[in-house]
Amino acid sequence: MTVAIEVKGISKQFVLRHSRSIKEAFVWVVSGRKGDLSEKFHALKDVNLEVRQGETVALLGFNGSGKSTLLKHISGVMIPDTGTVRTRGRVAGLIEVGAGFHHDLSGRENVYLNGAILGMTEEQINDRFDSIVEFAEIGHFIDTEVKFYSSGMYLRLAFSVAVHTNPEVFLVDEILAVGDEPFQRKCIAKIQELAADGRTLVVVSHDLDLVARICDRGVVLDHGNVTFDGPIQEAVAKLRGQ
Ligand SMILES: Nc1ncnc2c1ncn2[C@@H]1O[C@H](COP(=O)(O)OP(=O)(O)OP(=O)(O)O)[C@@H](O)[C@H]1O
Repeated sequence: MTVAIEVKGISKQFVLRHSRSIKEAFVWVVSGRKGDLSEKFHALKDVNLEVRQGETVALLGFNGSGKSTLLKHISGVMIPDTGTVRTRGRVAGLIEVGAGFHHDLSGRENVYLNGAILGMTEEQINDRFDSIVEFAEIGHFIDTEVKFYSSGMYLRLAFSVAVHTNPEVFLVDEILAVGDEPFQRKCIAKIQELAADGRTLVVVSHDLDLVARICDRGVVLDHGNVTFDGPIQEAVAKLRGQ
């Protein structure tokens, strides 16, 4: 089967932000700037992941284990220090609510802006506009500037635009949590519809019952390492310490 996502040996380091005293900085400078004043840590360490077209994968792990960082690498918003990430087909998703939205523009204008960022032509957006607004249930707020939207309204519009791009690879971070229950149900149904249609899905969530319903495969991360990759029930059991 065709490979949709190929992550090969990626590592990512971030700087641990410690404030340093002027004295420490001075000593560091006069001692010839030896060593690194800023401490670094690995958010991802030599991560390998191959996802075939049509697979539904959950990235699981405790807080800070590297799930969102890995998802951002798959979406292309982050570049690894080493290693490569390759994806096949249109990638869309919801990684941060409101990313790609401009606060001073109306919902309508943002549909066009965000749609264009996600690779839709103006004609495609024109054709799908009514359906986007209908799915989002934004109603007459569509002409309001999005800075006046609640976080749930942001999510509705962002989710609706993303699913209407007809993505081959759909990425969803925890954010579904900000929607109200009826909208969450609608999003989950839509995600399941995409999966049934053979789209590739990668979901980050702490809601283990939810991911067990949506996904077939679970990848568990711990301190930036993949510690388990297999059937979702086994991944969930591992996380629950069973
Ligand atoms: N831009 C950044 N700069 C510095 N550190 C970062 C950055 N992004 C993430 N980190 C750090 O990398 C580690 C992994 O973060 P990440 O958001 O991927 O974890 P996560 O598994 O998604 O956690 P959570 O379940 O809490 O959402 C954390 O320690 C986090 O503080």
